[in-house]
Amino acid sequence: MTSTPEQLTDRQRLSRFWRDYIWPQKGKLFAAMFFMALLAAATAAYTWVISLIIDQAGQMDESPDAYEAAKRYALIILPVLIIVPFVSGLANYLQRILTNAIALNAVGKMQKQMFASAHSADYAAFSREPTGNLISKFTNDVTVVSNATIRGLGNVIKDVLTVAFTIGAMLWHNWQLSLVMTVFLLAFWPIIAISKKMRGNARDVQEHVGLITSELKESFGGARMVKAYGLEASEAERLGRSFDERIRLFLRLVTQQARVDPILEVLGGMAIAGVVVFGMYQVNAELATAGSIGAVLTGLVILSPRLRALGTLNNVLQEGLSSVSRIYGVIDTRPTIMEAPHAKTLQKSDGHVKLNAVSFAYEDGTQALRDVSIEAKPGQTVALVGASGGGKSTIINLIPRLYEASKGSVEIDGHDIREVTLASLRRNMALVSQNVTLFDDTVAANIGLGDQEANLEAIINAAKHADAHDFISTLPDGYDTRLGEDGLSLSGGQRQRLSIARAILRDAPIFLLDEATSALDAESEAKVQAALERLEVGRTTIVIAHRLSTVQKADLIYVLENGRILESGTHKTLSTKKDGTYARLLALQLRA
Ligand SMILES: Nc1ncnc2c1ncn2[C@@H]1O[C@H](COP(=O)(O)OP(=O)(O)OP(=O)(O)O)[C@@H](O)[C@H]1O
Repeated sequence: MTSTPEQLTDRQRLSRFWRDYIWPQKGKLFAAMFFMALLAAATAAYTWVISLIIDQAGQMDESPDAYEAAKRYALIILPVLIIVPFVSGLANYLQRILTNAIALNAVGKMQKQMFASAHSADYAAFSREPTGNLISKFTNDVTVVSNATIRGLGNVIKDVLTVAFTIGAMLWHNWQLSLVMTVFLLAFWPIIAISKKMRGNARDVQEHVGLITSELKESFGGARMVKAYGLEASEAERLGRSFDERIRLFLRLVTQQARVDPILEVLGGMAIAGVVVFGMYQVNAELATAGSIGAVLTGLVILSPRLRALGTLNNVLQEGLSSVSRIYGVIDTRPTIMEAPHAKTLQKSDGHVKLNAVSFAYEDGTQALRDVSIEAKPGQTVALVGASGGGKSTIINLIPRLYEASKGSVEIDGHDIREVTLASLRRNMALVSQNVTLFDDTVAANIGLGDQEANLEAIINAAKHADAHDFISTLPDGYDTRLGEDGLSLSGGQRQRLSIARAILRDAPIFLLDEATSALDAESEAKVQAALERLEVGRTTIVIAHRLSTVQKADLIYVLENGRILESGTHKTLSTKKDGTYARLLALQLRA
């Protein structure tokens, strides 16, 4: 239903990420690079600070006047000790803000593109992927990408420069001694080997986070069922298993990460020991000053964390790239239900709906409709009835082109719906479903979704027609009352009436109704029914009717089973038909 993007290699993904999200911020990037270079130079300058401190201290012994010597020492050392940390601190502060801004802007842009793509994707995409998984891409994956960007920019520019400047400084101070420290570089190899192993494990951790998000969403979303069926303990056990799995995956990753430090420490210790022994020899043989030994040791201390970070950089980038790839998966998803290149605008429809020999199969191959032909003339009420799984909801989804018929056609006023724009097609319809969707916004805003240009007066008018005005008036802030997530504080009937008000406000000529099966009390049901009848006046209505009592007034009834139309007619003709399915269903419901 929706085309998925082709697989990119790591290098292609990285260059695309760079081109789309980092390079457009080149101003910030160059500024960050400048401050990183300054920071690297200031850090390498510490080798001079240490060498100066040691060598000056050595010379002090030769001066007879201790006070004069201390003053001279202070005059030389203090300005250096103030300037170097100041430059380093300021450069660090600015580069950090800039790299964070670059990373945040990059993922902000990704989130916006992902959201736009996710919503323009085919409706089928939402039933294919658990919502929690999708949400996790907006929260967890973008955080991973943001951290990897900050780390990547910092390591690749700042740390590489710092390493280069520091090695240069060390060679300048004492090149023979600096060569001894090459032992230290050997530490790279085992770290790289470990990094490779960590990569796969990091991916497992990421994927598991998506799974947990899905499970949590499902569990909290179904809180009512969980409580009603006393499933708290089994839910706790189910989620508990996921949390335990997370611990196992994380521990496996951390165990590998933890190997890096001891290896570095041992190799670092060896390098320092080598420097000290060789340095002592140089000083004794008067081949070098004590200050230059201090400078090389300082260089080692500076290099150690940077080299380590560079050694594990690959991991972080891999982790980031695997998240980038999941994000691209959403961004690059192209809907297959698209407008024809010269799609016309469907003007206000007369409400003539026709399905011509429509067949439809879901992605998993379930054949939901076979050769279904249905007609609703302007202003008629057409009811779809039949056993569960017969294909009623599928028909309702085909009319606004949420799904595309695989055979046959759907027509509105004689226009094939594939030939008109999606926006104009859907503008001609209002959908009231048994699952009322309410957003965490005011009552007025929730009704206003029916027509985003409507003013408050029109909204109140719609609410009055839907018999919702009275209960809205008793809410603490009336139409300005916030409903909270999914409007859970309202009763089933009240929620239904808000969704009817929304449909009334839409004032669309075609009304698609998936009648509520959830039991409302008699009074509530009567109100909802009356509101629906008012809504149906002057519109073509296609209703999925679960209770046959509500379809008696329909102009035409279609009885569906296993994706086929078994019979059609009015209540009167069908109920008297001998051995008819409708007559049988009617008898069953009357008996219940
Ligand atoms: N997203 C989907 N993916 C795969 N199969 C689906 C999907 N939605 C529905 N089906 C299948 O398609 C067939 C028709 O389903 P549909 O929901 O249209 O029936 P229905 O008559 O509306 O049923 P009900 O009265 O229970 O709502 C069923 O076999 C159902 O299992």
